[in-house]
Amino acid sequence: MPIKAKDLRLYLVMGSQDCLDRDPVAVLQAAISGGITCFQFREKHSARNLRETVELGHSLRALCRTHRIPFLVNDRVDLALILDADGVHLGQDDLPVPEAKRILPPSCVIGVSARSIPEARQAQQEGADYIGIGPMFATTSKPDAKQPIGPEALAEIRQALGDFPIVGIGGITVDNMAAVRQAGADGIAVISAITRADSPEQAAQQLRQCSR
Ligand SMILES: Cc1ncc(COP(=O)(O)OP(=O)(O)O)c(N)n1
Ligand SMILES: Cc1nc(C(=O)O)sc1CCOP(=O)(O)O
Ligand SMILES: [Mg+2]
Repeated sequence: MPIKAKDLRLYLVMGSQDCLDRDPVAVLQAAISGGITCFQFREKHSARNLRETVELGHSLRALCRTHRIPFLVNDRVDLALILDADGVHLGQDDLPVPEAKRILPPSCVIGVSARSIPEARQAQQEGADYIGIGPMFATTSKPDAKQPIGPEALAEIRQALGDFPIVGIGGITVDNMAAVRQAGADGIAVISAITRADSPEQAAQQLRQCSR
């Protein structure tokens, strides 16, 4: 089923590396209670081996299924298939969209990272279901993140693409999210604003309230 703009309203991206010493399943449960609308399993640079990653993925996937939250997998199409994910998120250095489409079921959502109008147009033409644009602001969650491009770049991409699902990502907090929405994003994707909050549930609640 294609992803709707409203599913992108508050998109949590997370792996165990983002959860400090907390249980990722408990963090996701709290974020769901707080009102996230989409989840991406991004297990990256963590201490887990592949077997442990699959095990955690099954638990997170089950939670999302119970609460009818779209469950996407970062980077790995093989893991997405194993976990019966609703979709994958692919960056510019990951599997190209046409190759991913050859492997994935037609119902599988494909999100693509873009930081320029040509990248965004290519993703749209190749049949991506949404694009993630970032970093909006400086981020501490992705060591290899590029320079922030700000909501201004998102506004230009929005103008070029017209009505196409767009989410902003990178350094987004409750204090700066309004600029991202005003630039034309259908939603915001966050890691630390939820996973590093004292209360992930309250943080998600606050972000959700501010994204109406
Ligand atoms: C929603 C969303 N947008 C962008 C990204 C970044 O993807 P990518 O550029 O492939 O970087 P990694 O996440 O793989 O480090 C994302 N994951 N989600
Ligand atoms: C996973 C990711 N991708 C980015 C991009 O710019 O494509 S920024 C980023 C990290 C987002 O984490 P936080 O909300 O803690 O800043
Ligand atoms: Mg990637």
